Amino acid sequence: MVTPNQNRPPLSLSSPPSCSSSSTPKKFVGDELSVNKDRQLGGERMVGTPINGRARQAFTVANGGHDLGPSSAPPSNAGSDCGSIEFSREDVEALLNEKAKRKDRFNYKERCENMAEYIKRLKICIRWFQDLELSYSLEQEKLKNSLELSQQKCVEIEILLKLKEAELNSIIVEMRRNCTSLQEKLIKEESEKQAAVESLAKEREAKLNIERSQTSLSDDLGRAQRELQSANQKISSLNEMYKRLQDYITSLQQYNGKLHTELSTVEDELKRVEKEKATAVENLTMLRGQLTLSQSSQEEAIKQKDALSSEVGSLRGELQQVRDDRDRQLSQVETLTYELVRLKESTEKSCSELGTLRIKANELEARCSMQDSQIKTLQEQLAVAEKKVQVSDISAFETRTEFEGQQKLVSELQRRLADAESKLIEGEKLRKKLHNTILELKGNIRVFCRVRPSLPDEPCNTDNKIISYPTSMEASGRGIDLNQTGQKHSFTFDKVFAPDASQEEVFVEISQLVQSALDGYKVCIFAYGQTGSGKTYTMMGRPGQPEEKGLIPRSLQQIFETKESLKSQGWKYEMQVSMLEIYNETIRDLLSTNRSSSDAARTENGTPGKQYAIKHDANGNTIVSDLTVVDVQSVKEVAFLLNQAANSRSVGKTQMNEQSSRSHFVFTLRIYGVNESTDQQVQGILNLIDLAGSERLSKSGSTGDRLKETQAINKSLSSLSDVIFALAKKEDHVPFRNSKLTYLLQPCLGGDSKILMFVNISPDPSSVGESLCSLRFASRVNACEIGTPRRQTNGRTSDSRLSYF
Ligand SMILES: Nc1ncnc2c1ncn2[C@@H]1O[C@H](COP(=O)(O)OP(=O)(O)OP(=O)(O)O)[C@@H](O)[C@H]1O
Repeated sequence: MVTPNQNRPPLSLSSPPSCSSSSTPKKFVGDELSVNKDRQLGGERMVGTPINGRARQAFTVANGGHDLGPSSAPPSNAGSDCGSIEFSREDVEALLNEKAKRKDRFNYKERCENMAEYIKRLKICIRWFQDLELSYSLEQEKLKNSLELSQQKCVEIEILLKLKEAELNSIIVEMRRNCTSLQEKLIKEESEKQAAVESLAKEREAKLNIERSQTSLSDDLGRAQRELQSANQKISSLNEMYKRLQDYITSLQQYNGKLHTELSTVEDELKRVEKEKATAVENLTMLRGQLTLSQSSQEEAIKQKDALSSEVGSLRGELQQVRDDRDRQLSQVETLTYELVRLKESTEKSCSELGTLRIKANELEARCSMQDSQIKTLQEQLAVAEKKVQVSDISAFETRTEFEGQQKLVSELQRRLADAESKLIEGEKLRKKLHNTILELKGNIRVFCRVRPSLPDEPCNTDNKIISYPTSMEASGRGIDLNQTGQKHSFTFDKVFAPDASQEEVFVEISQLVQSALDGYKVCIFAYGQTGSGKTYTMMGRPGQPEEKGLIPRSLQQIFETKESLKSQGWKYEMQVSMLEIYNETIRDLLSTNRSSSDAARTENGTPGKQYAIKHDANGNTIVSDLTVVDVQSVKEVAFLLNQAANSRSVGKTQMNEQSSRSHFVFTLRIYGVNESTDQQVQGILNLIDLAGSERLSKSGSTGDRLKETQAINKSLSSLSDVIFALAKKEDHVPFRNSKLTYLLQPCLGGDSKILMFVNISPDPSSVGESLCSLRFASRVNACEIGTPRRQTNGRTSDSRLSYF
């Protein structure tokens, strides 16, 4: 980036021959640059008017000490330092005229020639400056464009990141919801599957039981069939036996008949024998007579009779035997008959058993067929259950694959989220870098203008509107026009807030600056303006109205929120708060518990109260002796302290000054951060300052103590502007010590801090003069470049209980 200073050609403006060579081209360049910038910003035209220290002082005194506008008085050293390049063309011409009129002892002709030569050179110089001015305006245009581009890019990146984050968050929420429903579905499916598997196992068990009972029934049936077969065999064998016995009985009956016929034959024979015996006896008798004769014959007959008796005995034995045989046969027949009867009975029993067995078999068959049908039903159920299991397996598989897909998607989304988060971090880094680059480009002093709305007790005359806002693309949101008795004064700032701008809208614009205090920068935010213009409203807000909270509570809320969110990145912060006010060049500790008594003593008997000495150490830190510094951990604690300070101020108000605006209020938050994972250390400071009202003496019409107050305020505000302009001009001596305020803020006003000034404006037509002064001052501040903000990354000093600024 090319800065105007780098483009500036070497200035070789020589003095006229008779002039001293003590003039410094450097000063001239600086003054001219200031003039050009003022002209660019639409402020007062100041071409050729030197803005050196002396002239400004003279002007300051004439305008109540703080208005640093152009002086109409000619330079007092014109006669003695006519060769100085601090003179404008008009000055030189006036001088020449004056000199020509006086006709003193000098050779005017020669001097006139020299002057003409000098004027020629000046004309060249003016042309060169015009060129330079053109190139500056072009360069500035370029810078503005690049700035706008960077800002746009920054905003676009932020919007994109926010959109992306929101989109990803919604996708993740959706995916998580899907995931949960899928997991629930999976659990349901798995429980259903479990139930199906259990019912399948039960059915399998039932099938096995049935099969087991079927087998046992089949065994029973086989056994019964075998028993039936054996019974049938027994029946057939019994039938055969019966037949055989029948045959045997028949044969025995035949034998008995035979024996009966034989017996009758034997009986007939016996009869015949008996007859023969009788015949023989007769014969015997005859024979006995024949006895003798016959004895022999008798003996013979006896012999015959014995033979016959023995024959009868054998026949009788034979008969007995036959009879025994017959009896035996008869008993055998009886036994066989009995057996036959028994067999018949057993056959009948077997038949009935067979019937029972057949019934049983039928029953068994029926049961078997029933069980078959049951088995078939069970098999069908089993097939259905198996199908179900298959379906649930498939659906479980599908669910699992879907779940895995979802998990992959979730991990992909998480990866993308992590990417987005890292991009976000990168974007955040880029944003910080761009923000710092923007600040570097703009210079580290930025000026915001805020116009408060008309108050109820103020006249609301729409015809007499003193403030308007340009609508051109370039000046929209940044320009403000002030109408003073028909004359329009145009100003441009980094941002202009119209009366309808809310506290939130204002805070959004400074939130990045507040954030950089946590990043280790020194940040200073001032509210400048006349009494009643809205400085306290801007800084503190309206008490008891949370939506109208001012920049101080909002900044602290953001700082503590960011502190919490940075914990995850390893950052730990310690913070200390101090609050003071500067009244009539005296410091008052607003957090001191015994402050009121000491201050009261001062006001009552006129003796000075506690003196707070300001010191700066070698590290560029400021120490205010005896000032109360409080370690804070939360917004609540700071809110409590702010309340305490407000009470102290109101006590002071009644005791010392009627209006709190007659003192400068300085809130300081010192931030010390350590990142244990990266060993980084940062030390930032946030100063939020509600300056005293900037009325001119003429307007305030003060006398006595009020006059003293106003003079003190003007002195410190004038010192503040002197310091800022001296820093902008990179002067060797910067008058920090000229007031308590500037001396206190020295480290934060130095080149390496970030400064933002709010210029608060009242829309009241009666305040137009004050508004114009404020706008002019702010416009000059806005044109300043006092350095590049630098991050404080050094370690902590040993005494952390001191007050740092
Ligand atoms: N932007 C705004 N919106 C609404 N009311 C406002 C706004 N700015 C200021 N006011 C009101 O204007 C009045 C004066 O404001 P404030 O006290 O903040 O001015 P000031 O410049 O701080 O004055 P002092 O220096 O006396 O404190 C208050 O009643 C305040 O509520």
